Amino acid sequence: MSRLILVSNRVSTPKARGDEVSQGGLAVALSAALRETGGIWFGWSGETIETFSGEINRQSADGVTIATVDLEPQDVDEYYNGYANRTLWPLFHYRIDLAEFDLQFGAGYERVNDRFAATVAPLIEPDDIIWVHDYHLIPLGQRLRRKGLRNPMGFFLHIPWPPYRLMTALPFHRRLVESILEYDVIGFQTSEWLDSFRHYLVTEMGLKIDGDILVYRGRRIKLGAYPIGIDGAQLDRMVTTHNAQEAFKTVRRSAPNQKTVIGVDRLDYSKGLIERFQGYRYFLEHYPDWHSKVFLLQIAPPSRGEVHTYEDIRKQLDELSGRINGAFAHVDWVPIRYVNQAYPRDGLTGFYRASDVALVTPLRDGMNLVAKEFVAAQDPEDPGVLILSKFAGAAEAMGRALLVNPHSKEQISKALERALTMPLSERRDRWEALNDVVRKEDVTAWRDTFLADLRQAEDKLFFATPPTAEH
Ligand SMILES: O=P(O)(O)OC[C@H]1O[C@H](O[C@H]2O[C@H](CO)[C@@H](O)[C@H](O)[C@H]2O)[C@H](O)[C@@H](O)[C@@H]1O
Ligand SMILES: O=c1ccn([C@@H]2O[C@H](COP(=O)(O)OP(=O)(O)O)[C@@H](O)[C@H]2O)c(=O)[nH]1
Repeated sequence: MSRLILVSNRVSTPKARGDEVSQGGLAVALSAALRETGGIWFGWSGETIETFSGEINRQSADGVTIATVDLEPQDVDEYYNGYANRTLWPLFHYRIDLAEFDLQFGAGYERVNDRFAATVAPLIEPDDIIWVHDYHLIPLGQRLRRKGLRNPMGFFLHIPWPPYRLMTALPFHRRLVESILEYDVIGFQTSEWLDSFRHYLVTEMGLKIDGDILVYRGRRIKLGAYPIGIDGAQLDRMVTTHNAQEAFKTVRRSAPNQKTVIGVDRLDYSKGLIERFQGYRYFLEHYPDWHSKVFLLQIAPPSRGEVHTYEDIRKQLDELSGRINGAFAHVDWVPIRYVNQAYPRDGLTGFYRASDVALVTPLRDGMNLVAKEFVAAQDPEDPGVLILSKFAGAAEAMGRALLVNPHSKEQISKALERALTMPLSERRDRWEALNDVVRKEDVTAWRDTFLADLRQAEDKLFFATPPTAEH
């Protein structure tokens, strides 16, 4: 089978390989795919260098090479902090009010994509298949094609694709979309994001799509929804670890007569933390009987701290959590435990299992793996209840959660009351349905379905003129 070449902004380091705590399910699944065929995972080292050299840091084991490059500080500012996280991230999460349109960011984004292409191209052999990940690297396929690479190339977007009219607010949007059309398979998390993409192609570019195949400039491109999931077996192992059990006991011992509502999110405005706290405050105001009987454990590790909108949200949350605690706390009860610290994944599973309710209320989210991890970590005999935003990609298949509009404090508050008083039989019934989805639509299914489609491109099935018998 042909080798796999993975390209993403962040890569999983060999140090972490086999180390379940530091590797997410995504990294484990992708590393496993790489080990099956041999291959390379290429990306940014996370380090900077004064002048870009293209020198590759390589670590190889089990037929897999992890190859990274250092970027210049200006690259990181313009590509990662700039175009990726100040332009595309807010726009693709429907926050045009936060999106910054700066030509320098666009230039830096294209420069880094050129640098990635120039560095990785010499490592690629003609029989390899290439899988590029996420919004940082949309034009990479096009840059590789310009270097003469004819390999099958797939692209998967981990975040939402915005509605057509929002997309057209991006200066030079067509240039970006035309670059994505150099891939043979283009994948999204949900049918909603896929529909938005198709709408753009049809309305803005006048293209015709036949089922899930777009014919563009003589090439057939497969468009699909591939919902990402978790590694259920890995999670089952983690929940039995010492760390998980300690984390479980810590939560339960710290408040023996209180119910626990948990939130776990990168500190990101897309996660709806302000609205969540406001919903929780509304709940405390309207259901005073719950005072002293429940607390919200919000884990929110800081993220992308060099981007000012992230600093702003952090300040707002510090203030809001302080105000809510100031207004409602007693000597022996604090309604919100707000923790700006990242926890290892095994410990998190213990927190999930110790919790009665999860509040997963992003304003927009490509998928949201925390929702799936919470479900998988529950005790089947006494499962907790998932409250889930209808605007998370995860909601498309997790309709048995309590679905809420995260902008509505009334809905969050009502859902909290319903979850906290839900009879065991209903909790079990809902959990079983959700757990079935989480176990079935797992990370292996996601990876294998995408790669099967990419390998079909390899077999030339996606080309407009298929090879004839004589070929
Ligand atoms: O690399 P960072 O800038 O620190 O950000 C972390 C990752 O955030 C985003 O995650 C997305 O992918 C998840 C898995 O598919 C999905 O569940 C979630 O909804 C998305 O927000 C980002 O897309 C990744 O590239 C980042 O590494
Ligand atoms: O303190 C933390 C908080 C989160 N996570 C992990 O980070 C991932 C977050 O993924 P999700 O899809 O929910 O959102 P993203 O941050 O990728 O937008 C999940 O696997 C969490 O278990 C973690 O390991 N430690």
